[in-house]
Amino acid sequence: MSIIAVDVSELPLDGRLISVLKERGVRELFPPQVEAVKAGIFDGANVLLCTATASGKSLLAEVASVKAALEGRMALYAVPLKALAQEKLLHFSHYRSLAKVGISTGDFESDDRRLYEYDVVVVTYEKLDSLLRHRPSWLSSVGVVVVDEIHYLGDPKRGPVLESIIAKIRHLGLRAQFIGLSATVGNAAEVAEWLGARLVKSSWRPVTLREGVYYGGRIYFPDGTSKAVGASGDAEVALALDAVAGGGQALVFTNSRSSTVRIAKAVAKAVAAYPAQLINPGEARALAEEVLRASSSKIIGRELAELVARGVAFHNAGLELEVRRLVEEGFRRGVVKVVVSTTTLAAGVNLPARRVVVAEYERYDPVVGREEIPVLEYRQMAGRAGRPGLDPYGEAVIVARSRGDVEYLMERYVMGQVENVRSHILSAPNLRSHALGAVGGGYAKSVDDLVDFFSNTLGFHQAKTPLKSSLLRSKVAEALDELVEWGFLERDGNVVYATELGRQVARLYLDPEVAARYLSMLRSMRRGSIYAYLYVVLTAPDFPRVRRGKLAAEVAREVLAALPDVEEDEEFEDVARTAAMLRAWIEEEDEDKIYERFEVAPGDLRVYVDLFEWLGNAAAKLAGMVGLEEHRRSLEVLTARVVHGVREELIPLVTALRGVGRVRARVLYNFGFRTLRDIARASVREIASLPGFGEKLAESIIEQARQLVEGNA
Ligand SMILES: Nc1ncnc2c1ncn2[C@@H]1O[C@H](COP(=O)(O)OP(=O)(O)OP(=O)(O)O)[C@@H](O)[C@H]1O
Repeated sequence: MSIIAVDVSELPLDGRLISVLKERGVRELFPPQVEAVKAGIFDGANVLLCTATASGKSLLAEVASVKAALEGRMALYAVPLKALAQEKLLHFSHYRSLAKVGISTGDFESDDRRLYEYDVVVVTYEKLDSLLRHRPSWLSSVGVVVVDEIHYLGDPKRGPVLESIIAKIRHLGLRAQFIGLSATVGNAAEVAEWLGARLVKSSWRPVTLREGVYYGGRIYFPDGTSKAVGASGDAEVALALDAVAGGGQALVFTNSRSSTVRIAKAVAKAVAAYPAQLINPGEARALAEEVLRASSSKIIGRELAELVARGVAFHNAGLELEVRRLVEEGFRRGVVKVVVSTTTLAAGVNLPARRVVVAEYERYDPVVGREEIPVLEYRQMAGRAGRPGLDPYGEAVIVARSRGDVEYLMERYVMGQVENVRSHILSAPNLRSHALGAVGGGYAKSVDDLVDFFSNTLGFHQAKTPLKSSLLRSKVAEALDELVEWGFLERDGNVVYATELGRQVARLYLDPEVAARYLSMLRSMRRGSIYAYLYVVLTAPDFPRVRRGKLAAEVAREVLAALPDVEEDEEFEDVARTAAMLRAWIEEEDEDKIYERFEVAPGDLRVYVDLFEWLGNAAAKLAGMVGLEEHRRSLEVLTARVVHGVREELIPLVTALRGVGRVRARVLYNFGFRTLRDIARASVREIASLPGFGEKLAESIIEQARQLVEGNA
């Protein structure tokens, strides 16, 4: 056991690491951090940290990762979302002088040999699982694995990925320390027991949090007290204004994108009535201009920029990441006083505010209909209240719609217990998918191995029946039958092995059901057509669907003519409409027109493009593996077109040149600069005079083109 210290200088850490901590203003440990040190977080013990938001969990995990690096071992730091991975990478920049930190979030196909060059690698859960399937040689040097936001164990899709990661690490016998982090796990003790980790649980916060329910101009607190809110108007507007008038900032959560815009507008209007000194107009206008520049939709960009200029912003998944980042940064700098965000983004938004307003506790789910948000989500939002070092206290207020609601919300949310995390890995689709991953990655060679593998999951740990092993065995057998039928596995009694195709499906990180569907559709395809290929790839349930608007008859006709087995059900319409949207994108239709016509937003389009890059390429690979060469080539070209939003002839330009996107590539092409050679021969004046180009860009792309042409010569 190490020396237990509160002063960071006394920690059992390399002096250089202690210096970095001090530079960051960390001199003494917070109480939950002391507990974590006692639990052995710096001595290699497995630890599950379930402590409040901003209580310093991430800091400890970062330090443990860098400590491993200084001792010559690698650290893997897993987060649930790509956007969070970027944010985490920024956090690690504090330790730049001590550890080389990299990021790996996409491209499931690669085994990322180059990652060996890094000391710490920030990954998404899926990427980590995919890396474990590839088993790169550097795995043996991993000394620490951190899983941030570990309550995702209860998520139907991401949870099984996490369980599978743990099962693989156990199977490999990696001598790696495991650190799990979350502010919201109901059954933390159960999860810790399963992980074989010491539990550090605490509700201590660096800034006191007051939680209450708002109704009729007052905030009611659980201790029976209440206070009046100075401002009037709609609840969320009044609460936001009141916080701003008191010199604070507010974060308002609501349940739809359109409400984020509507509320932000109402708040901005109300803020205008307040003295101008609340907002710094110069800074706000500068940020507004940046927002406008970064936004690929001029319409949405203008709408947001107008609000930002008045110190208010909306924030939702419809905005592209770059724009969201600008809003977040503006809020952190205090230029933006109020951000109105969707509840589903709560996990992704790491914005502390003096006051958090939960304006809606119900949301609409296309499958389930109206539903109340779980306590876990409420806590994630409430936890954002109170900026350490800046606010005297934080306040989280949930809005009641009637007097009767006040008591209900007090009990359900303010006093409520966070839900237990429950595993989903033993459901048939998850079991199938992770069984193939285990066999394809060499983690199981027999039915017995698979039973062993799944015995290491939380799902098995939580199954209470005395017959659990035999039950698991029969579930595994069912999953195997299907995988064998699809041609991904072969089974000989107890022995199981992956076919070449099955191994590829596992390596591509494809759901076997999706892979089977891709193969069957491609095999039955009568003639290749753009709509048909788009349709095939888009049948993967990972893609959101475009649900609004009329489906053009020609799209439906073309898909049905090419794919004889497709039925014209509701799903068909949605998938075909999504195909029509992407077709408009690759035919180079104006982005704003696409957003308007299909009721999608820039953030959505980026999601489609990202997913298509993975799934379109995966479909192409599968086609190649079963000898469908023409389909393979067509899918490859189509995927490149979707990734860049261009017709085929522009692919060489957009892929080769930095600073040239779909619009500029089209200009170059139309003005006769059709190849890299054409550009390499052009003069700066010629290119600089084209619409959307300037001298600097012209110089840069001519130079790039020359280097590429010379390189190929
Ligand atoms: N002992 C400390 N002294 C001073 N500042 C600290 C200390 N520990 C952490 N901090 C700072 O407090 C802030 C919150 O810490 P951190 O992000 O580690 O918390 P967290 O519990 O991971 O929060 P979240 O749940 O939001 O991820 C950070 O700015 C961090 O640098």
